[in-house]
Amino acid sequence: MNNDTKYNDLQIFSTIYGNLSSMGCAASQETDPLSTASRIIDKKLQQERKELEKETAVKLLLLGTGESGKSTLLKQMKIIHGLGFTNDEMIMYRSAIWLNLLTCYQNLTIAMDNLKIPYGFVPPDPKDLEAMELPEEPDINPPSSQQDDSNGPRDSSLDRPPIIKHDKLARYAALQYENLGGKAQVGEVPDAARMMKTSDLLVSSMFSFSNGEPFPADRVAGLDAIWNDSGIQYCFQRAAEFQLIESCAFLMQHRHRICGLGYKPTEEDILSARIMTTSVSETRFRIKDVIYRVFDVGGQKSQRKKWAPLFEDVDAIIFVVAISSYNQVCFEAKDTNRSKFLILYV
Ligand SMILES: Nc1nc2c(ncn2[C@@H]2O[C@H](COP(=O)(O)OP(=O)(O)OP(=O)(O)O)[C@@H](O)[C@H]2O)c(=O)[nH]1
Ligand SMILES: [Mg+2]
Repeated sequence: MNNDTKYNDLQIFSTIYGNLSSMGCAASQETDPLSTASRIIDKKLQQERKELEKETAVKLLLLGTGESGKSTLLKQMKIIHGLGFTNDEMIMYRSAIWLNLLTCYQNLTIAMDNLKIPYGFVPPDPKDLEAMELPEEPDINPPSSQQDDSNGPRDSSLDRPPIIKHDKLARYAALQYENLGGKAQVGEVPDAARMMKTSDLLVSSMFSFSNGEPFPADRVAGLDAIWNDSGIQYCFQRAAEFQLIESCAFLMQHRHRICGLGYKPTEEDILSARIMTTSVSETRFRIKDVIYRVFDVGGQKSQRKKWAPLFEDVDAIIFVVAISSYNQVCFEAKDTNRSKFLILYV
């Protein structure tokens, strides 16, 4: 038996097709092909069931909040236990990586305005900053607007976003931004930023990449201009204040390779790719005599109702937590701390 014992529709179809051909079954013959196919499927399922009964099968659930790393853990299991990635998966991850990269730039440039950081912003010397007199900033926390759909005990302090007050450096940056008329500086970087903000370009880029065209040179130059900007770098340091994927820095560092002609994702690239899970998947591994049935689920609030049926006959649960989420807010509820789920329920 293969390591991955799960039969997909294509495998079942080709098995049936192969068996029908070898048995000489054709539409013109007396045997009804549909009932033959049904018998073959039943036999196959019976065989599978028998094999599973003979061996120890462990049902393992991967649970945790959105972007905590469940699917990344599953990818690591696939790499470690030699299942690897199919060609279709490689193509899917390549597109995801391109999209992740462009989305990082887009989110960073949008955050520049939201956090009031001018392009080219250089943090002053800490001593100089200490000596400055800056106006106090009102509490920037929005009121808790979203009702939690969970039934757990409420702790109102956890409803607050993690940032209570901007530090002096953030207020200094905002002052600089206001001094520029509430707009980013003129020049090459904002132009590049404007270009990257246009979602039409983002989408059109995706199509041309899928067709095998190289990443346009002006787009790569735009990416360089943005990532090398000191204001963007300061914005990146404040990534907990907006939504930015965890692997942003890795993707940025490797942007020229990723945007290069004939790009093929490495295992490390695939581990860095972020695709939100919206359906339950089962992957089977054999480690020595034990078969592991690993179930990966979506961790966003909207996905959690799909968890309940999976608890039947479960042997083990791995609850995945991202250490970096301690000061981040949920993707789906911008005023809820990402660790809140963990604090209340684990
Ligand atoms: N820097 C860093 N990034 C990590 C690590 N583990 C995971 N990531 C990244 O964190 C993100 C985790 O995303 P997923 O694995 O898709 O998270 P998930 O829990 O499956 O999320 P949902 O499918 O939305 O429930 C990916 O972008 C990973 O590349 C790590 O150890 N270090
Ligand atoms: Mg996932």
